[in-house]
Amino acid sequence: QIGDGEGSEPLTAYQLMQRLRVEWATIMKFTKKSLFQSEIFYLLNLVLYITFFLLYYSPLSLYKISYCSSTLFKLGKVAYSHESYQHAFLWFFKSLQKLQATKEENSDTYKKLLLEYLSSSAYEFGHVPLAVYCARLDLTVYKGKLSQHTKTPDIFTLSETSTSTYEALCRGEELNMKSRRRRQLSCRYSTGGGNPRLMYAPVKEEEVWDDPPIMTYHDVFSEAEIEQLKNLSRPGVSTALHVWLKDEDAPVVSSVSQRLSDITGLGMESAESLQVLNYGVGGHFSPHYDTVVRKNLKSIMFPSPLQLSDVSYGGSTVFPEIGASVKPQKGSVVMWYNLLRNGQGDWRSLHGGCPVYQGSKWVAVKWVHERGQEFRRQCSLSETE
Ligand SMILES: O=C(O)CCC(=O)C(=O)O
Ligand SMILES: [Fe+2]
Repeated sequence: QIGDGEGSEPLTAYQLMQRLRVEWATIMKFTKKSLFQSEIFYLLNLVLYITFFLLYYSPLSLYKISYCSSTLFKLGKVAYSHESYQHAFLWFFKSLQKLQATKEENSDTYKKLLLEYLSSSAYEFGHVPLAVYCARLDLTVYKGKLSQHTKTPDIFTLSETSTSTYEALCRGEELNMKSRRRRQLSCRYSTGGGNPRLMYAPVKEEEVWDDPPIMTYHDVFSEAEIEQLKNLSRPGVSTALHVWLKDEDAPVVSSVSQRLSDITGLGMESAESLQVLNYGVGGHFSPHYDTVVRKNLKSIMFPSPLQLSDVSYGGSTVFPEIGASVKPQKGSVVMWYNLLRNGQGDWRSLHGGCPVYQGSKWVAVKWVHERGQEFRRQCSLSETE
């Protein structure tokens, strides 16, 4: 098992998968199940996914992991084969730096190959001068390409598309909110607007983002409750990656619904069952709109993922449109709205679950529909709110 616990460090998993791929023919002699093969490739892809984007930069130094030049080269080739040329270039560049630092003997052929890959990645990414520099080639080779590009992209800065904002947020890079605005964010003890169940045990409410509001409620669920939820979900998530728990399934599920209603002040009459998701190493949820993914467009009001585990690295929930990021914290609840008060979908609610780098991530999501909240969250006739 590569997803859980000790030894789930991605490089180990990656190498294991590489080995498996090389020795696949031998393995196939012993097994005739073709289904198994697709599962292995699925896992392989997940692991590669994190190794070539999430791991770039910060985690390497964070975990004091030192990859040797040839491993860095391999990671570059993975990115290259996925046509992710900018990432490929950065990996190859690291590999070259490492090679020069270690001054290995007989590294000339290797260095030449590395430079070819660097050149080719730069070329594919559209940075012709750098491609020429790396390959020390005649400019005429790239003439056609030169006329296509008026502006040379900065290959050392990952580009600014919405997926790369997601990636940057997942790498833990700070984005967007100015410190003055950040200082305005506050924490408080909340009684959910005078809810009798919270009067003597108010909940810790933290404002993560102001506009649109994203809230985290801390220490909402106990270890025991979390274990019960996981135990109820385990048989389901091992095959389907997610499972739905109904209030009637167990007392713990209905008390979770009750508490969510208490702290948010929203009614649960029209809410969906509790969805529990489990991600292993490399597991992630690409940026999406819940109102689109969940198909019944516009009726979903807010999701409130309960965090059922601490993930040692990775696994944050991030919002690429606004630059917000929330780390998973066991026992806490994160809440945001997918809809504006006027009932329209809020484009700022685009969000995704980052790849898990180490450990295993459990979340539970509760979708509350706008129907039934008429007296709890005021509607608006404005086009923009
Ligand atoms: O895993 C996460 O952090 C988010 C999950 C999510 O967005 C969803 O289930 O719709
Ligand atoms: Fe979602």
